[in-house]
Amino acid sequence: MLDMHSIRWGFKPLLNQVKLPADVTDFEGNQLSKLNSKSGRNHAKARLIQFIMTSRLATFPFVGIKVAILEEGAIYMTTTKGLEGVVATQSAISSIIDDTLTYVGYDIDDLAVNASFEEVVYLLWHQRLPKEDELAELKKQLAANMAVPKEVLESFKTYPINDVHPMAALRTAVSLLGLYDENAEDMSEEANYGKAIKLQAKMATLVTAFGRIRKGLEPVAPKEELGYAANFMYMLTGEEPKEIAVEAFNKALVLHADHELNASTFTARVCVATLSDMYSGVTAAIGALKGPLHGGANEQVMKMLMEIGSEENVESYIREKLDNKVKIMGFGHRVYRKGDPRAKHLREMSKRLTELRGEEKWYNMSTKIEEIVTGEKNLPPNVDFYSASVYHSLDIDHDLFTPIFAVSRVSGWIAHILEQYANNRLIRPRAEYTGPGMQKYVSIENR
Ligand SMILES: CC(=O)SCCNC(=O)CCNC(=O)[C@H](O)C(C)(C)COP(=O)(O)OP(=O)(O)OC[C@H]1O[C@@H](n2cnc3c(N)ncnc32)[C@H](O)[C@@H]1OP(=O)(O)O
Ligand SMILES: O=C([O-])CC(=O)C(=O)O
Repeated sequence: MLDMHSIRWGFKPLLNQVKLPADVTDFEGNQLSKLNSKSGRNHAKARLIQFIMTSRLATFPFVGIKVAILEEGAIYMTTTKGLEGVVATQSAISSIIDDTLTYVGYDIDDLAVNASFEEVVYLLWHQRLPKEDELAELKKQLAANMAVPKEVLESFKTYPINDVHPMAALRTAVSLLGLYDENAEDMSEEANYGKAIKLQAKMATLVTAFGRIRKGLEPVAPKEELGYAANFMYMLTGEEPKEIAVEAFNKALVLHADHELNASTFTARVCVATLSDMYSGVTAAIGALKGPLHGGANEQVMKMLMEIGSEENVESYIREKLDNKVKIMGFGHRVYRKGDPRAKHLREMSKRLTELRGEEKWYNMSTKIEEIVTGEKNLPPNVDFYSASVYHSLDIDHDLFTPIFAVSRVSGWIAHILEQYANNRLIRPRAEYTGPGMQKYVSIENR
């Protein structure tokens, strides 16, 4: 039993070996390693060990942990604002170590250049690359499941379609999709894999159909012989895309597919850890991705580029924002310090596509912004920065940029949802109470 008594006495020799790191502090910033009494220090260590063991965190990094000593001997863990630095789960899907991103151990630089999006989907869901027949089967299943129930498409026409953001429409449509899946509540492995295929396939149709219906155009049915990236562009425009467009779009899908425990993936895991269904998990994740501090930033980057308008205006626009402490969208990251490894691939794609269209100004403005923000604030661009000029160059409506992020990231959400189901425990942290002390109820006439 993992009670404090057994940890303190049973692990006594261990306690002598454990060092309380300097950054384990109480709320006043006092280092617990400097607690006067040995018994106090041992108690702090025991609480740390108990916390680690009951959290099943094998490798909890003893950094940035704050603890509150709320009553004599009782130490409560808390963390930095926004859970920065907290390791909240274990996962074998993707990792960010020393600013290197890998999917199942494959460097993103390798995958961005070599992999198709479908291969990446398979990799994330099965933790290995597919063989030829397995890839062919996945492609077949995706193409066969792209059609969405007509009730869902018809429902778009009932939205205030010109006023709603496509991310809000997608959030509702995915939820609605669940109502038309007879296996939505079936939690068997087989049914969950079926839902994974359906969600991955139908998200592309939902986004492209919404993009067309709001312009008064009919949705375009997918072509079985096209891959996922090409089919998306075909369903959006009604024309088979050029090779360079497919290459760019496939690369963008690969780069956005998964990213460890980002906000939307965490949201999906929290949701399904209650043993809720996959449609609920993905709907919740879409809500989290929508915000401009996360996936919504790519649309905001394009808005900024349009506002700036030309290269000459970059310097004054950006400096004015920085002087007023306004965040520049597409820069900064919670985890990367030296830079987001995905950005260089999108930068290169942005250069090629803008040149091809004779619209180099978007790329030139972007590099100038990067120079200033990196120079002034030491903040490198993230995945959202150059994806904006890439999607713009592919003639995609700006408010579809974030839904496209979702079309790719649903592959990662699903991988994490399946991983959560496979080794589930309810995710339920604690809050440090900061409200008033005990109060007595006062009847309404006496308040
Ligand atoms: C796919 C993705 O989700 S990638 C991220 C997409 N989001 C964006 O691009 C939005 C812009 N960037 C940001 O808001 C942040 O950098 C985040 C949300 C990505 C990371 O946030 P956090 O780790 O919480 O950093 P936080 O917001 O606390 O910023 C730390 C400091 O850097 C500054 N900073 C961070 N990002 C930026 C930025 N883009 N522009 C200007 N200053 C910034 C903050 O103002 C803050 O400064 P201060 O300490 O002087 O107050
Ligand atoms: O990891 C994050 O916090 C955000 C991000 O870059 C992503 O989700 O791709």
